Amino acid sequence: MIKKVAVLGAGSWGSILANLLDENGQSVRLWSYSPAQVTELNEQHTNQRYVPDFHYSETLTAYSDLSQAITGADVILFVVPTKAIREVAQQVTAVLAKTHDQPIIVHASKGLEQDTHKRLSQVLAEEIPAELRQAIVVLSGPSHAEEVARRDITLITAASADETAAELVQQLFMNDYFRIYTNTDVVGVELGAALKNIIALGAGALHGLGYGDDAKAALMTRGLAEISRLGVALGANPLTFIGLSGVGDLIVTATSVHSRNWRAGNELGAGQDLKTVIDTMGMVIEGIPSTKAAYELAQQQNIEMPITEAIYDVLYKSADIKEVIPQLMRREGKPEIQ
Ligand SMILES: NC(=O)C1=CN([C@@H]2O[C@H](COP(=O)(O)OP(=O)(O)OC[C@H]3O[C@@H](n4cnc5c(N)ncnc54)[C@H](OP(=O)(O)O)[C@@H]3O)[C@@H](O)[C@H]2O)C=CC1
Ligand SMILES: O=C(CO)COP(=O)(O)O
Repeated sequence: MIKKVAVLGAGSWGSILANLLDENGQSVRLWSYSPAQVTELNEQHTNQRYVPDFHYSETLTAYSDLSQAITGADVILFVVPTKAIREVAQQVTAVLAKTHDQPIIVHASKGLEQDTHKRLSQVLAEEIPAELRQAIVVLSGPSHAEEVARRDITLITAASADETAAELVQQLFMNDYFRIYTNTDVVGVELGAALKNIIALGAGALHGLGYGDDAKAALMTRGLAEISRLGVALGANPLTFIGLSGVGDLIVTATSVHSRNWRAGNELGAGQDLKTVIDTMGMVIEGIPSTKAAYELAQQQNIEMPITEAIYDVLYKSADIKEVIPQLMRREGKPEIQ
């Protein structure tokens, strides 16, 4: 089953997923809006800024023209940062309106849209009319480009209301080191993905501040409790949060040195200012905008999310990171399960 797949976004995750699909024998076109990056990928087969010292498959071809990249595609995989999803979807729709292709739309990004607080599949459904696409599938789970690049074992989830489409995406990606499970709970999978980044920022901050393993385990556990609380209020299946895209992704992002969110938190905890952390990371730190979206959603839904609120105060209200932790600890005692 060879499929034509267009991958949009040639940062670390998009380029490594494109490379994996190419190795799996799919016909892949990788799109980047940076012509210099396209030239580097096609001529050197490298992407030094995002995945240093990795040699990409020589059959993988990159494009800077979106129309060339997506025309005739069976599947279009979005892997641009959350803030760019709507804008890129609008560009895709303009092309599909001319070609009348009806691809399956997949995204592997992790976040919530600022202002609207929408999940990314909702944004894609709004921007790409139903007659120009088939199902929408979400790809999410504990996975760092750096580890997939070296063919380390990785397991993630393909979620869709359309089980046939999720199974097709599962087959496209599966190989000896990359295993995919399907799930029909799109809401839970997308919320697990977006919200775990906030807790990863907190886990990094604890590390930077010098706290130990007990504190990190506590943060992850109570973080999962508040992720689940908001998720269930928004219609997710609670069991999704103990799966790959829930606790699985929380564990990897809150403990891995590969995680941009963990690293950003660690630098903040060690005393670096937020602007410097963002400017020097050079890659997207999705947890920062997601903290604002989740905080506002929790307020709207009247859901208690004390950790998210504390991180919001540090990121958006200049609260002192050293003071928010004792404040969290001194909250009124309560039952563990409510
Ligand atoms: N990295 C990983 O291991 C994983 C990442 N993800 C998710 O995948 C998504 C992408 O992350 P990642 O690949 O790490 O991000 P990177 O920061 O590595 O790359 C993002 C890419 O998108 C490009 N981009 C930025 N804005 C636009 C735009 N408006 N239009 C088109 N392209 C744009 C960037 O270009 P430029 O830098 O030139 O602006 C860059 O090439 C995120 O939501 C992340 O949470 C999910 C799982 C694993
Ligand atoms: O989603 C990820 C791991 O599953 C990537 O996390 P970071 O964006 O923090 O690197």
